[in-house]
Amino acid sequence: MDAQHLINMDRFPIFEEGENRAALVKQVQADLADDGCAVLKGFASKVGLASMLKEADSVAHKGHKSTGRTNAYFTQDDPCLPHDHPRRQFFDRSNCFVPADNFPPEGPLRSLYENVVFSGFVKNCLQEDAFFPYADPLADVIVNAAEEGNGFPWHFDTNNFTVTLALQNADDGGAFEYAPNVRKGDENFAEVARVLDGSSDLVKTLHLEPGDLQIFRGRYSLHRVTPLSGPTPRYVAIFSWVDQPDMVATPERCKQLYGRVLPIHYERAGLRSDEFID
Ligand SMILES: O=C(O)CCC(=O)C(=O)O
Ligand SMILES: [Fe+2]
Repeated sequence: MDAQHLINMDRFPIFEEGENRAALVKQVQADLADDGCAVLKGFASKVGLASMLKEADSVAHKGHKSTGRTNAYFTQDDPCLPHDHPRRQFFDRSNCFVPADNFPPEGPLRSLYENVVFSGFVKNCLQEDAFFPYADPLADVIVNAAEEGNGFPWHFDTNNFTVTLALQNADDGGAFEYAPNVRKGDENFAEVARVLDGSSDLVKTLHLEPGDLQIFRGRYSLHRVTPLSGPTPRYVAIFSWVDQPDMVATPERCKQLYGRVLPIHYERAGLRSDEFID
């Protein structure tokens, strides 16, 4: 299916240059400027949502289920730091990601990700000059296929810009909570510690519906997905872009999330332009 048909073009005329597209981009830019997150409700068309959900469902069994204790930075414990330092706060993580090499170019999810109009729209919204597809063959387009008991504790993303498309909600849970731009200037450990211990006033909550698109600066905003309950799995497609063309995830994070590490992850380890942890 053409990427155009995956999108609700009446409400989101991203393929037509003109006033309507410009107004839409302006609105999303304003939301992103406000708190690093924008939600485009009902972005997927009805047929688009159905075909992307079908694709997610057909490969959900390829998801890598992983559990562990993870800090917000996906790094190992550092006993030299005080025990209440954010880097030493570990939370139970239990999730299931379908790695990107399960989404072929002809499938709807990768068709959308690789569509130049769609990525151009995301780039315009983010107002970033340095904006590249994520070069990670396991992580550029993935599906978070989480089940009962799964959640994703507080963390920062490796990639700068994340776009998620909600495909199916669990029966309960699965709210998206975030502390907007908490480490925009520096690591801001004091506020990060408050988010982790539940005393921060910054945290916002989103309840996304299937078909909603979320554009998010996940490298700067601490975020989590609350634990799920009920028999229905929660499917969210996650599209990633970065500010550097060759960037991939660290071998450590890759192993945790996808259960595999490729040679490219070792070759390119440590290649990043910012100084943030992980
Ligand atoms: O499932 C989601 O809504 C987002 C999950 C997330 O934060 C991530 O995969 O980094
Ligand atoms: Fe994330």
